[in-house]
Amino acid sequence: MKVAYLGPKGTFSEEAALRFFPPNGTELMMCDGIVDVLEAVAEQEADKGIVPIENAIEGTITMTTDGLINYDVWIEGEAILPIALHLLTVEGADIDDIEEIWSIGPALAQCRDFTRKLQAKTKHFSSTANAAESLVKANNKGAGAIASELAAKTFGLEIAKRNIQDFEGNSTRFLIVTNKKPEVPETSKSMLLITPGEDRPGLLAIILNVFSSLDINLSWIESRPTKKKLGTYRFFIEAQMGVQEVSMQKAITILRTYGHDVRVLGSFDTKKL
Ligand SMILES: O=C(O)C(=O)C[C@]1(C(=O)O)C=C[C@@H](O)C=C1
Repeated sequence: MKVAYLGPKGTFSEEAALRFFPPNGTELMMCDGIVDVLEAVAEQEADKGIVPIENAIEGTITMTTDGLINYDVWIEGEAILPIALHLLTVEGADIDDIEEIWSIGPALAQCRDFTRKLQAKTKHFSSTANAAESLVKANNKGAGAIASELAAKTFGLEIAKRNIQDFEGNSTRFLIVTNKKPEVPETSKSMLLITPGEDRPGLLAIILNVFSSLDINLSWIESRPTKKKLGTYRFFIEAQMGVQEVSMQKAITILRTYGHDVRVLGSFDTKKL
């Protein structure tokens, strides 16, 4: 089984993949970006993929939600990974001389207070480990990378300061996606993408009411712009009920009868890593 994830070596995505998938029979395939992971799965270059969807501090990882809209993949699992972000520097660097902090957007966002106190500028990279690798290549003593302990070891960087995220108890939720949809998944959660038919007062309230009237508990809701007209949205809705349940099927049917487009993105269980 080939599993695609965000590379290079030393990313949190790699850590999640290594902990989630059994070592035997798993071939890991590194991709340059989060969207490339979804593309690799959709185009059957990989059997499965693992992508971050939500962080406890920063919230939704929009590269992933937007990728889920564009690529036809099925969510078959969810895994929660504890996240500790460190400031990595090249040998001989002094933290007081750091003027730039390098990392991927969601990691930079998890350490905003730290970066502001340091009065450093930020520079975006495609992953935490890509920032760490670039720092080694540049041998830049005026910059630091926000990345994991695994990245520090992988690239031989020093940990100048540990646990620099703005809040303790940090974690990121990853989704496991596949291109083979199982027949009737027996699972405890599901995710839908709802594109409303026509805009009218109380539209979102009406949609949410369908779930509450069927006693379906929702655990996550995210709106993303349709990218067609300002102020128009699609909604990601995660329910604490698998799609195999009669109530979920009823909710989907009612929403479609109301004229909304409902795409079932997946049905899955949660695993703590
Ligand atoms: O850059 C990485 O190491 C990743 O795996 C991506 C990512 C993310 O985009 O959220 C995953 C977990 C952490 O929240 C920080 C970075």
